[in-house]
Amino acid sequence: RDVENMRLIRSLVRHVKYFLGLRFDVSGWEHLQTEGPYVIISNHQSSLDVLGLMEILPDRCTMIAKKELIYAGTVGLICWLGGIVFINRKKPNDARSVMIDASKTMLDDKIRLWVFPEGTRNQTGNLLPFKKGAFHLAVQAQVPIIPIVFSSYSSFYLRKQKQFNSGTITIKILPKIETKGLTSDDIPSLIDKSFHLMNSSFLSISNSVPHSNGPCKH
Ligand SMILES: CCCCCCCC/C=C\CCCCCCCC(=O)SCCNC(=O)CCNC(=O)[C@H](O)C(C)(C)COP(=O)(O)OP(=O)(O)OC[C@H]1O[C@@H](n2cnc3c(N)ncnc32)[C@H](O)[C@@H]1OP(=O)(O)O
Ligand SMILES: CCCCCCCC/C=C\CCCCCCCC(=O)OC[C@@H](O)COP(=O)(O)O
Repeated sequence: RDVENMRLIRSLVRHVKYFLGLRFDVSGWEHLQTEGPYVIISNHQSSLDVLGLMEILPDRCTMIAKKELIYAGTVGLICWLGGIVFINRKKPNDARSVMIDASKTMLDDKIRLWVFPEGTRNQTGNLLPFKKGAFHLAVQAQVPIIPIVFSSYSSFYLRKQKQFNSGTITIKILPKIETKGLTSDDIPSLIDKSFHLMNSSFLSISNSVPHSNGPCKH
């Protein structure tokens, strides 16, 4: 169990896109060129996000995930080996203390953490209101937040209708948001700022997805 295992996991998972006929169009690489720990936040539409995540995953970066994933067979084992931090969403107090510990581990072990602040998968066409843990994490560790947005999958993947076509996913890495000097009082405005940046970016990249061979919702 070590964050370094993510290098191998990343290089293996990166091949899956070829089987699914998916392409990634990434912009903003330069925003990931930040030294030291940071918190990445991104929108969460489906387990397909794992492919986009592995496409751009920086070194020494692992994720916060729901603890149910540990029991998901091989996937659970891989997650455990990759040093994923598991939280129990049914016990928010426990989840919070795990994340408070993580803010220390991040600094001690120079680890970056990827959090899905919506807290659940969402394909409503807008981002869900953000949970607060990712922002507490960044403020407690005094590290920057890097927002990342994946364009809507709805043009090629409709879960309910069981439709899946090849398509291109646009990934936009946004400029980092500094948290140095911020305290817990600043969290509401930090969330507000991050949410609006990401939601507007999500809407703009989702409308301009260039290729899709499948049915179009919009
Ligand atoms: C061939 C195939 C091979 C396959 C191989 C596969 C390999 C795969 C490998 C790798 C893939 C990995 C992929 C992983 C993906 C996983 C994704 C997921 O699992 S998404 C679900 C879990 N994620 C979250 O839930 C987000 C984190 N959640 C939070 O941060 C929440 O905030 C949480 C749980 C900590 C608390 O949630 P609350 O529901 O209670 O709501 P709140 O409003 O956010 O917080 C309540 C109060 O607690 C305070 N609070 C929250 N966090 C705090 C903290 N850290 N410190 C102090 N106060 C805190 C807040 O300020 C708030 O209080 P006031 O309203 O402000 O008074
Ligand atoms: C036609 C099939 C399209 C799907 C293809 C999926 C291919 C993905 C390839 C490898 C990824 C497998 C790793 C799965 C990790 C899943 C993480 C995940 O998404 O957990 C759900 C959790 O975050 C939120 O849970 P809820 O939405 O609250 O419950």
